Amino acid sequence: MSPRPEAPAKVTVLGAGSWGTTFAKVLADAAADAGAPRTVCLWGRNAQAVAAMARERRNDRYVPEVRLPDGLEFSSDLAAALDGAGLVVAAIPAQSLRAQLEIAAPHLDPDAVVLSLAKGLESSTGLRMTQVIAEVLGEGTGTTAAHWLRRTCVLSGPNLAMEIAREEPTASVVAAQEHGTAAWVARCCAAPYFRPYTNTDVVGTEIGGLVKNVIALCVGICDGRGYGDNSKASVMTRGLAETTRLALALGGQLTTLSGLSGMGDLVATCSSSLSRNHTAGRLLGSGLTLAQVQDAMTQTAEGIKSAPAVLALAHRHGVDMPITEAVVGVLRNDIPVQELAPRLLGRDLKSEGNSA
Ligand SMILES: NC(=O)C1=CN([C@@H]2O[C@H](COP(=O)(O)OP(=O)(O)OC[C@H]3O[C@@H](n4cnc5c(N)ncnc54)[C@H](O)[C@@H]3O)[C@@H](O)[C@H]2O)C=CC1
Ligand SMILES: O=C(CO)COP(=O)(O)O
Repeated sequence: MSPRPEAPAKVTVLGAGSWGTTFAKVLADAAADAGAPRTVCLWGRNAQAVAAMARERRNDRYVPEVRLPDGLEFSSDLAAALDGAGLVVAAIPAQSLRAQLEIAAPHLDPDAVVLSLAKGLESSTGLRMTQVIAEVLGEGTGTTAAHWLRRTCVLSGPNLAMEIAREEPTASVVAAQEHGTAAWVARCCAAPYFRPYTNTDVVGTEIGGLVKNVIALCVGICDGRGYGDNSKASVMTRGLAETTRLALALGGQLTTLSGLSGMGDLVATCSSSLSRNHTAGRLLGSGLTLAQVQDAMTQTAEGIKSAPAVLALAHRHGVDMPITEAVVGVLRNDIPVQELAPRLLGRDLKSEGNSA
């Protein structure tokens, strides 16, 4: 990759939901803390909502009662928002990212670095978000997917947006093919309350972040059924085991899965009532149908759409993922929630150390 200047003069966040808005605040606070003369722009597709954010310096729909930094700019004009951006942050849900990036691509500087915040698999292709980004931008900017794979990073970790918006101390991981790129991005988002680590395991980092949403659905179902902490800890631990099997089969590293984007995110998401995936699971466990749960949710629970794609990916790589399989069964209405536990516990006994 060509050398980059010490810091980008402009960073643009695409997507003004809970995480996009919160991460834009992190970036603006990071720039202010570093004394960096950097423009941080938050782009949202809803012009009215963006105008209200700019006027009130709040995003009450997604991060209520949080004042957004004075340094943060807002835009609903995609071309203007991307003009001059050296770092572009994609905070759009997994199933919508491709379509939005196709529109954005002609406005992107081919030398920009892209940071993915989404935790999901594209259900139509089974691709991870960094793969989708590279594919779309390779075509849309007249370059190649390989060009963008070198420039595309992922940030993942125990990062419940609302806690970070309230400036509660949090760590995370930026992963990129090249360490220098991850470190460059980490410097842009290191704020007094937000500490990004780095690694070069893009696959492991993405798999940890997206599969934990499926495991959180299962832990939520346990909650909805009224099961206690033993059940939830059992699902989390065995959930991490199957997540790790998948990550390793795809070329990820064990240390990543025991780190912030693996165990860290799993613990946060499965333990928190702030988690949308945990909430969706709890509603399913309490007897609501999937359609009723989806009606009740006002924010994205990525695990619902990603779970079948995770299972298909696991099958393609010969990886056994019994918890994911059971969750998919519940989502497809093939397994009643009361059958989930007997089904998982009734499997053949095996050694805990047996990775198969
Ligand atoms: N909220 C959180 O605590 C965290 C979320 N994430 C991930 O971040 C991603 C985004 O999630 P959230 O911001 O939480 O979701 P959200 O449901 O709070 O907001 C989604 C936002 O994306 C926008 N959007 C949807 N489709 C769009 C499109 N085609 N073009 C432009 N904008 C579009 C919506 O208008 C909304 O502003 C997800 O993959 C999620 O797993 C990751 C870490 C933390
Ligand atoms: O990814 C998250 C925390 O790290 C957010 O989880 P939910 O999408 O379940 O709210």
